This record gives sequence, structure tokens and C-alpha cells, in this order.
Amino acid sequence: MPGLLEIHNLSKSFDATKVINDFSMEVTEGTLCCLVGPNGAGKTTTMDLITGRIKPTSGKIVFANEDITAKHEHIIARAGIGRKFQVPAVLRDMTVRQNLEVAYSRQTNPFWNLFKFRVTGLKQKLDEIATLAGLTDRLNDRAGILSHGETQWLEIGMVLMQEPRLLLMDEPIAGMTEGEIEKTARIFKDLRKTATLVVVEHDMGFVREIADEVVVMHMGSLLAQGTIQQIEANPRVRDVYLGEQEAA
Ligand SMILES: Nc1ncnc2c1ncn2[C@@H]1O[C@H](COP(=O)(O)OP(=O)(O)OP(=O)(O)O)[C@@H](O)[C@H]1O
Repeated sequence: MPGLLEIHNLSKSFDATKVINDFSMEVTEGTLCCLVGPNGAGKTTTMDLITGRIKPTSGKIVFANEDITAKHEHIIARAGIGRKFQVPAVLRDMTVRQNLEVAYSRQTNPFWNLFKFRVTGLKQKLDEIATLAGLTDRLNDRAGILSHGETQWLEIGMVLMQEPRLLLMDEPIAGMTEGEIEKTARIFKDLRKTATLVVVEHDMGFVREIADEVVVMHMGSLLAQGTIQQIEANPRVRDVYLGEQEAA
């Protein structure tokens, strides 16, 4: 079975510097894949390439059996790839509910929204996503008073309102408390039932907790792909990444 996302021999150069070098990986539908690797390995650049923010020098990206390599960023988003950035962009003066509604209204075109509103019901969808993101008790609170963790969950909820089939996340637990990290792990496990996830993450404890599959990048190339047990037992990964993590 082909992966929901397939990256084939991707390369990207900035001026004369090759930062992604013949990189390939595959993500199976309904799984959570963690993308790890040392600083500067090319993880964020890979996310930028998947979402069409930047274009590769060579190689191919296939999503749901469709070649999206040359497509515009908004077409890729509409095809079902959502992204949550590290820095939240919630509207602080609006309530949690209003933020979710705004995110919903940003998707596709207004006529489609109207149609979907009638068919599925915005309220029902909003309640489902608030439950998934653990924000049911916060719907009527102003986003500006949320904790750091709650703000991150709201952002996840906002991306989910656009119904992505694949959700990309950059270091989602940065700055969170232990309790918030545990709750985020639970949210991710639930999310996997409805979406496929690719998470860039440095915290190997969290990766161990959430990942079905781990992809290790090093100097723009694939170093290893496998289960967390396979990755942690891989001597090359230990040399270039995990050893460095343990020493930190
Ligand atoms: N627009 C750009 N112009 C030039 N070089 C860039 C550009 N964007 C990224 N790079 C370089 O590409 C390399 C990979 O960067 P990238 O941010 O993808 O790494 P990363 O694995 O996400 O690192 P980190 O874990 O530190 O976030 C780095 O050496 C970076 O300096």
C-alpha cells in the first residue's frame, strides 16, 4: 500500500549550499511519524517543502497519490495538508470558540463552507474538535488568558477545523510543563484516529511516548527510519544524534 505522503529523492539548495540531499521518506495513513535529527539537519526545510512554502531543486512529493511537488501552497493546503507552527497565531481578544470559527471560515471557499455548515453543522464539529483538543471548558474564555499549553492546543484545534488529512507540527511541546506534555501526548494519540501526523520533535521522551514511526535526518539526508526501538538501537543514530541528546 502506498503511503499517504511519499517523498522521493528530494533535494533543496540555497545558493550553492545543499540543505536537503536526496531525501526520501514515507508516511502511512493513520500513523504518527516523528521527524528527528540534530540542529540544522533539514527538518523544518522538509516541512516547508511538503507544504509548498518553498520548492525543491529536484525530487518529488506525492500526497494521496497526487504529485504535489509543483503545486501552490494554498492548493496543497486545500488538498488536505495542515500545519501548526511553533509560534501560536491565535486571536487573543476573541474567545476560544470564535478562534475555532474563524479558522473554519478560512478554509476553501465561502460557498463550500455554507454547504458544509448545513450538512454537518458547525456547532457539532466545533464541539468534537474542542473535545479532541481538551478545550471544552474553555470555549467561552478569551484566548488571551489561556496558558501556554492551552494556546498550543487551541492552535491544533484551529488547524483541525480545516479538516486536514495530514497534520504537520513543529516542536509542539516546546515550553510546556510536564502536565501539559502528558496531556498533549493523550491528544495526539486521539488525533491519530482521524488524521495522519508528522511531528518535528527534539524531546526523545515525548517521541517514545507518541511515535508509531521515527524518521532520523542528518545533513539533509535520511539516516534511519523505523520504530523507536529500532532507532534507539541503531549505532549510527546513537553516534550522530542520540549520544548528543544524552550529553545535553
Ligand atoms: N532560507 C535559507 N537560506 C539559506 N539557508 C537556509 C535557509 N533555510 C534553512 N537554511 C539552512 O538549511 C539547514 C537546515 O535548516 P533547518 O531549519 O531545516 O534544520 P532543522 O533540522 O529544522 O534544525 P533545528 O532543529 O535547529 O530547527 C541549516 O543549515 C540552515 O541554516
